Amino acid sequence: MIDDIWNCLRRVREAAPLVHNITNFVVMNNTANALLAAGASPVMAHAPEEVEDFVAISGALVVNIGTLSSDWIAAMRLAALKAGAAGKPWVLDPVGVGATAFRSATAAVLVEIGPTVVRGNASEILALADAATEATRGVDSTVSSDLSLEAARRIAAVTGGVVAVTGATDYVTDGRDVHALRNGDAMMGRVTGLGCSASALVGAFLAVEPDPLLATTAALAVFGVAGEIAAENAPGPGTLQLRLYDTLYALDRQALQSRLRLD
Ligand SMILES: Nc1ncnc2c1ncn2[C@@H]1O[C@H](COP(=O)(O)OP(=O)(O)OP(=O)(O)O)[C@@H](O)[C@H]1O
Ligand SMILES: Cc1ncsc1CCO
Ligand SMILES: [Mg+2]
Repeated sequence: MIDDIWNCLRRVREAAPLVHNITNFVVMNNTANALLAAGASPVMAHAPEEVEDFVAISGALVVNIGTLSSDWIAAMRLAALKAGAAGKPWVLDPVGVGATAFRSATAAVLVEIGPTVVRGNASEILALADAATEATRGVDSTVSSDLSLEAARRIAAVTGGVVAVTGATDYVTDGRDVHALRNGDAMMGRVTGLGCSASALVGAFLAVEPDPLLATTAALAVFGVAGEIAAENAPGPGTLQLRLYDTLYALDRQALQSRLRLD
């Protein structure tokens, strides 16, 4: 598995795939920087007039509902439908789903289009599966990722794709197989948008690897290992965020192999 994961990262660095993001105002900059540091090529574009054209020339699409407004929903739908029609992989990050009826309704519409991968924190995955909507309080998770593995499986059964739940342990499932990743660091929760960056990296890896279970596992493995290296001796979240870019940029096979905790 380590060979497969390393090969995914190598191919991202070689191919520099264009990743089209319709994402939130909070994380546009740090998501673009994470993609660049990992070797991909980001574009942030949300005008309904151009999203289909961007999907057509991109290796993958990432749809993130973090700062939703009604104007953006049309663009998200158009882009997701175009990705489906063009056979391009796409990721849904259902930020804060369950917190408001507006977010839940929007996420449901997007899930129905059939994302290749859904990546959320435990509260979001539970809410999305309609298992425990009251567990969502905002955009940060209030429950552990372990509890939402069953919910992830149920979403995968609906989309026919892969679902990832991140937290202290990241789970990735296609509804049958489950990969558990135990890298990362608790301080990662103190930097905004690292979940959004993780989703964007999943997009980059999907652009070079057709198996979504492998692509998602590889992206989260790389992100978790890089985050844990970046957190080492970091005095706080600001340093972690900057070091994370440096670590994604410089990560080598030896560091990945020696640190990876994957079951
Ligand atoms: N307690 C923890 N221990 C180790 N790694 C963690 C922990 N919490 C989060 N992470 C890692 O941080 C990254 C972001 O995941 P998280 O679940 O915090 O996303 P999120 O809640 O969607 O974040 P955001 O909405 O701010 O983007 C993942 O790679 C995850 O593995
Ligand atoms: C803080 C925040 N609010 C809406 S989106 C976002 C970024 C983390 O998801
Ligand atoms: Mg999130």
